[in-house]
Amino acid sequence: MDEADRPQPASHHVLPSLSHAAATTLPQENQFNQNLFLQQQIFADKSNRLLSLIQNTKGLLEEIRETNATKPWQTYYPSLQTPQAATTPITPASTHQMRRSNSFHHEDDHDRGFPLQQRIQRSFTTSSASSPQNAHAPVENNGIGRLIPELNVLKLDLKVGNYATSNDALLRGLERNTIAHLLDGRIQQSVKHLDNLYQRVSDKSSKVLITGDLNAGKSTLVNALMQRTILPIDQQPCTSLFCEVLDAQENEGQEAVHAIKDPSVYNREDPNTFTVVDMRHLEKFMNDVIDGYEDYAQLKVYCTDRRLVNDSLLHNGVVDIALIDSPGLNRDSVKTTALFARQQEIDVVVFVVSAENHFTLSGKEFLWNAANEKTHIFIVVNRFDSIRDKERCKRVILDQIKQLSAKTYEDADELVHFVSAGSCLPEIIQGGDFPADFLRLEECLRSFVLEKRCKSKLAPAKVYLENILSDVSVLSDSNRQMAAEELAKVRLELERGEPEYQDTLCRREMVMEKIESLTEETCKLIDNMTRERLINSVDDIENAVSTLVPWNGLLHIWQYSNDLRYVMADLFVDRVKNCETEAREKTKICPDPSRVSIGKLKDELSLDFVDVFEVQDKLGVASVSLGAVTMFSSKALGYKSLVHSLFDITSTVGVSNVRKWAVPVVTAAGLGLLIYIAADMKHALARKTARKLRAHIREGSVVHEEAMRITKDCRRVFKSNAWEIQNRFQKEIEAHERRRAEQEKAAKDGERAVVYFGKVFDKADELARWVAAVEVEVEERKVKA
Ligand SMILES: Nc1nc2c(ncn2[C@@H]2O[C@H](COP(=O)(O)OP(=O)(O)OP(=O)(O)O)[C@@H](O)[C@H]2O)c(=O)[nH]1
Repeated sequence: MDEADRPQPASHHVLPSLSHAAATTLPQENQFNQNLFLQQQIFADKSNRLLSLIQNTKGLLEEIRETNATKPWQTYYPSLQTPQAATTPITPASTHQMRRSNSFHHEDDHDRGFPLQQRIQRSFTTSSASSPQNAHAPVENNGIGRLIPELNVLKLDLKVGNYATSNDALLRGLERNTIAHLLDGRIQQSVKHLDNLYQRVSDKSSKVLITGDLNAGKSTLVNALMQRTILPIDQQPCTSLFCEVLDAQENEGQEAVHAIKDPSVYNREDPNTFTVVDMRHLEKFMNDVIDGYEDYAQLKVYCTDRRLVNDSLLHNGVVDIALIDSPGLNRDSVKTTALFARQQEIDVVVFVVSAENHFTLSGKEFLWNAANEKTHIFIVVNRFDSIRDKERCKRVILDQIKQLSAKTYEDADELVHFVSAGSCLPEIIQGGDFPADFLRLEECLRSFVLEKRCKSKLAPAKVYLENILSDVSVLSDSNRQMAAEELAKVRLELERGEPEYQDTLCRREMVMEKIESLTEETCKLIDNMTRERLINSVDDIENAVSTLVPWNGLLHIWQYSNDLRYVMADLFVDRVKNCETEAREKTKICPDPSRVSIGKLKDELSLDFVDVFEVQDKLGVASVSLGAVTMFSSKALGYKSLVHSLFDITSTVGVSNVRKWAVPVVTAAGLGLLIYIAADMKHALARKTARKLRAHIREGSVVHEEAMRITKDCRRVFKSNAWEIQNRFQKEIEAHERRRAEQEKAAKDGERAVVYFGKVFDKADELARWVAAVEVEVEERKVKA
């Protein structure tokens, strides 16, 4: 990063003005003050850099939240547990150990110089192997074959006192968007916390929180440090609200106690925001609060410390310090929660533990919570006078500290003190010498708060920034990898889907063409078959009728003729049906009813008398039959035929001869004709009817219509089948196209996500480098023994 690109502090972050305490001592131009002034300058520079980094980190988190809410890619929360780890019940100790072992601020100092990317890489490859502590869970498999460091600040902790079910198992039971929502909540909290850190780093005073279990001796310690009895001390729980002890200089030199109901609106110059309490009646006031007669949240106790700046903690000449005595941790859950919340504005934690009771569960929980930003805790093991086996007590307590705060344990010489504050109260000392262990405690605390002010004031902000930026890197890196994997998967699916899609299109074209040609072929076949069969059916029909229609003699000729017509028509309709059956077998059609009906066809085949007696075609003298024929019936002999016969006979024989031989000839001819008629009538009628049928079939439209009807039905069936097949193809193609559109969208989202998370990762990495460059460790100064 160029110098110009380096995160710049907001314009109002000018060099913080010197503290009230420093300002009042500067005029004495001695070496001590010059050093202090120099320290202030360095501190101001580091503060400004951290303030700028806090703002930039906050901006990054807000951008992630915004993206999470608007972009299609919801931030994925990496799963942390291997199946094996998931089955192991998680205890608070192991959770804590896991978290601490994964935090970058617990890495070797050697690691601090590396950018996040390398540090993550290092944690993937080395940490689990190098440290037995880390072997448990420095990184975990997220179930997709990738190792991911555990989150610190953004970790979603769903456990509510039930350690049998692991947090990860609980997380796995949630929907992805529910997790994204929870994560958004964590990021939001983190943004708020950054605001608090910002306030804290901007604030030129330092706040020292004195906390610990009930009756551990917190108030006693404050009084001993102040060498004044300011706060009430009792075996009964007596501190029920936060008591902030400040230098009276901050209240224009006036000693006073301000009882505050709403600390957020407190203004020392506005009496409406507090109630003044007489310092002598503080104990009674505190009891009233405990008994519920008064409802206050905080006390500000301004008091004068007449000791020299070199000895006094409050009146130290470097920084304005507030000692905050707090209610006992195990007093009640509401107060405990409030205490945790206040940690955000606390620079130094002095944890008072009773040598008799060691660390209780609430004390341990407090320290686990504090570990997110406070690596070093000042621990006062009080009431040491009541312990007989002092060495064993030290060993046990130091062992506990080792588990709870590794960094504190490392500096135990300076940070852990075994004292009896109760024997250092002014009324006990009465002007005598203070015990050496308490003097050393005072010296170390002064050193911790003042000389290591950079560390105590800025380190929490730096540690928090490191943790949150590490979390952002882990999140963005795992999301980038997830997005890249999903993108590759989608691209592969798209690539694989394309030939399948093209194949479906080709298959559709081929099948539809095939159906088309099959339809045409089959229809043509059926059409030809129908026409041919119907046209050729007449011969069969003519042959068939001779056996089907009985001849009952001439007297029943009309009945015979009718039967002939009926049977022929019936046979023809049968032939049509045969054609239908064949077509059905070929196409599974169910044709419309045939328009050829027996009745109608029968009428078409009706014969008149001339049709019946086709003798003139056979004989040239057929007209001789006229007389005989007339015998049969007047119905059989029409007027036209009669005249026709007479004319034929007269013209052939001549009028004179007719009289001579007419009778015998006519008789003989008549007889002959009758015999002939009798013999051939049956066949003549059949032939004639068949001829009519043939003429009807050939000249009429019946065959054409039937063939058309049957093929039309065939075509309809084919079309309906073809439509169904096409429909199936269409559905398949549409499903393909829908899938492809979704995949294309997923690919675009994936591409955007890869770029976006890459940018977030780079930005977090860059910010982390700048955070690492803010050196908050001050040179170690050997405290005099
Ligand atoms: N033996 C012994 N008793 C002590 C010592 N310090 C404090 N005590 C006693 O412990 C009791 C509690 O002391 P406090 O200072 O009120 O303890 P605290 O932690 O402020 O208590 P709360 O504010 O109620 O949580 C008092 O009776 C003190 O006299 C010590 O060093 N040795």
